[in-house]
Amino acid sequence: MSDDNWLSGSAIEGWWSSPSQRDIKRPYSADTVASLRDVFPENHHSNAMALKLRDIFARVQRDKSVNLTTSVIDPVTAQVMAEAGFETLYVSGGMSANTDTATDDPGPDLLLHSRTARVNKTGKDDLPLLPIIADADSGHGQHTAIMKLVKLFVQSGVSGFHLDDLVSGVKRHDGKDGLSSVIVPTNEYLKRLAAAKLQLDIMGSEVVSIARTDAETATHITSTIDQRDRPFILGATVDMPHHYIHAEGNSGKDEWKREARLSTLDEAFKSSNPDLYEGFISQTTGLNVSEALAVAHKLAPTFYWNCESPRTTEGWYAYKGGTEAAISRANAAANIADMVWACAHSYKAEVADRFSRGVQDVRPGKWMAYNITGGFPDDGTADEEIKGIPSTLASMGYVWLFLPIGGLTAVGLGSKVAMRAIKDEGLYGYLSQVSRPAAHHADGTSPEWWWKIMGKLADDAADAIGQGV
Ligand SMILES: C[C@](O)(C(=O)O)[C@H](CC(=O)O)C(=O)O
Ligand SMILES: [Mg+2]
Repeated sequence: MSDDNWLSGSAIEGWWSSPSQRDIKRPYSADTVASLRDVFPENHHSNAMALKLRDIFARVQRDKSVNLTTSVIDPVTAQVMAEAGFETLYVSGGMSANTDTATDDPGPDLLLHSRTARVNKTGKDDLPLLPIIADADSGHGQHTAIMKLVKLFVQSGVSGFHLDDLVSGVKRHDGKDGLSSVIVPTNEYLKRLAAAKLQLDIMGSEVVSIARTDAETATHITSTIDQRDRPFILGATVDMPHHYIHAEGNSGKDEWKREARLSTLDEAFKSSNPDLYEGFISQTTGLNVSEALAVAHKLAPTFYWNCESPRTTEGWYAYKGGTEAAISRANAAANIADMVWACAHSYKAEVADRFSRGVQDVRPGKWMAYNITGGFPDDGTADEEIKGIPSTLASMGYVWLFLPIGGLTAVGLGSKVAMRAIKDEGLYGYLSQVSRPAAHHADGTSPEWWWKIMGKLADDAADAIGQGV
C-alpha cells in the first residue's frame, strides 16, 4: 500500500483482497481500521520477513512437505540454525520464561549478525535472516493488552505469533486437583484473535497469526455462555449431597466426579430420554447450556443435569476436552487467523489425523501447525517411525512442525559437553572439545565466525568517523 493510501479505507480493502489476506473474515470494516491508524505509515522490517514466512508455508503446502524447526532462545543458536538450513525460528514462551531471556532478545541481535556477515564478506552474504514465530500465550490481558503485545511483536521484527484460548497463568502440568488447561469461551477466544488481527491491520502488517487451542487437553472453562461450547461442558447427572468445592484432596475430588457421573447436557438427555432426544435437539439448536437446560426441563420435568455443582473454587466449569473440542475451536478461529494449531501434549498420529480432517473438511488448505513438546521420543516408538513423523504430518496437511523445548535442550547439552571437558581436562579439554571442533567443524563451517569478525562493523564505523575529521 503506498503512503498516499495509508488512510484510505478502499486501499485497505484492496490489500485485504490480496492473496495473503483474502482468507480472513474480519468482524470490522476497512474504514474502521483507517480511522484507528496513526497518521504516518509505519514501515516494519517484520513485513518483509512475514511475507517470506508466508512464502515458506505456501511452498511446503504445495510440495506436500512440512517446515520443521525448534525453539531458539539466543542469537547464536539462531545463527547456527540459519547455517544448518532451517528456514524458521520459534521463540518459545516457556523456554524464554525458564531461562529469563529478557535481555537476550533474538530480534535486534539477529540483524546485527546479518550486518556483520555482510560487512565481512564471509561468503555468508546471503545467509538468510530467518522469520521468527513467537509465543504470545493468551495475550496476557484483555483486548487492548493483546493489541499492545502484537504491536511490540511487530515492532521487534516478529514474523508470526501464536495466541491461545487459555486463562493466563493458571495452567498446571501435574494435574493437581484435576486441573490441566483452563480455557475461555469460544467468543472470548475469537475476540482475542480479532484484537490481534485488528492491531496487525492498523499497522498494515503481514505478520502471520496462528490460533492455538488447548481444548484438546482442557479440563475446565471459565463460562458456559457460548452455545458453541455446549457440546463440551460437563454437568453432574446425579444430585450430589454437596458441591465439588467441598470435596477434599485429589482422591476426594476424583471420587466426587465419579459419583456425580459427569456428562454433557446433550448426552445426559439422550440417555435418560431417548424418545424425546430428537425434539430436544431441534428445539435447542443455537442455544447455550442454560437455555437448552430450560427446554430439557419443559420436555422432561424430572430430568437432572447440573453444571453448577462441579464448579471449582475459582468458579470454573468442568469441560470435556478432546479432539472434537479442538476441531470446533479451530474451525471457529480459522476465519480470523492464518493458521490453526491444537496444542498436543504427546504425539498421536490418529489424533493429528482426526484434527486435520476436522479442519480440512471445513476449510480445505487451511494452514495447520503441530508441536512435539514432551514425552518424545524415548517412549518405545521405533526409530524408523520417528523418522517418518514429519512426512506423516505433511501428508495430513500440516505445514509447520516445531519442537518447543528442542533448542533449549540442545544449548544445555552442548554446554554440558564443553563445560564438563574444561572442568575435567582444563585447557586440553577446551582445545579438544571446544576450540578445535569449533574451528574445524565437520560441515566445513566454523561456528566461531560471529565472534571472530564481530569487530569489523565497529572498525568500519570508526574509519568512517575518522575520515570526516
Ligand atoms: C509450546 C509452549 O507454549 C512453549 O512455550 O514452548 C508450551 C511448552 C510447555 O509448556 O512445555 C506449551 O505447550 O504450552
Ligand atoms: Mg508457551
